[in-house]
Amino acid sequence: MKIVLGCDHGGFELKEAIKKHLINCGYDITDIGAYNTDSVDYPDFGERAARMVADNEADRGIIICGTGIGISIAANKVKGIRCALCTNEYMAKMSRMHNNANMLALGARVLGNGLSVDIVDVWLSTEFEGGRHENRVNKITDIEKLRVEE
Ligand SMILES: O=C[C@H](O)[C@H](O)[C@H](O)COP(=O)(O)O
Repeated sequence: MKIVLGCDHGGFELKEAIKKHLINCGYDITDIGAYNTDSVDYPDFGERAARMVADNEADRGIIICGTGIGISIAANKVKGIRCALCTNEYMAKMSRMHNNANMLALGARVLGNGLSVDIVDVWLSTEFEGGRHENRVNKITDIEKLRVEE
């Protein structure tokens, strides 16, 4: 599975920890930055990672900022993206089973590294359940189709 990682300065250290973990697990990782803790703007990295997922250049995306809020909002503006901001393993599991989330957002100033890695592991290993959830996810896609600018 190919995974794109992105973050702002607030998420840099957690992104590095997650990258190390995922490389050890054998995942194919693309790191689109940020590459240090210099102050940057989270929408730039949320969008860049999201476009890679939307364009099938990555199977999944994991993005991190201070709270996970801003970067997830930015990613969710990209057509085809269902980015879930998760603060625990249950949310991570449900975001896959019920929402077929293709991106995960984490808040580095909210979560410790250990919990974050556990959330990532659950999120990557849980499959979409389909069934009644398929129709609901399709309705999200239908909302996107109403957009005229893309
Ligand atoms: O939702 C936004 C993120 O949490 C950012 O990481 C945060 O706003 C960055 O704040 P600052 O520029 O004060 O480090």
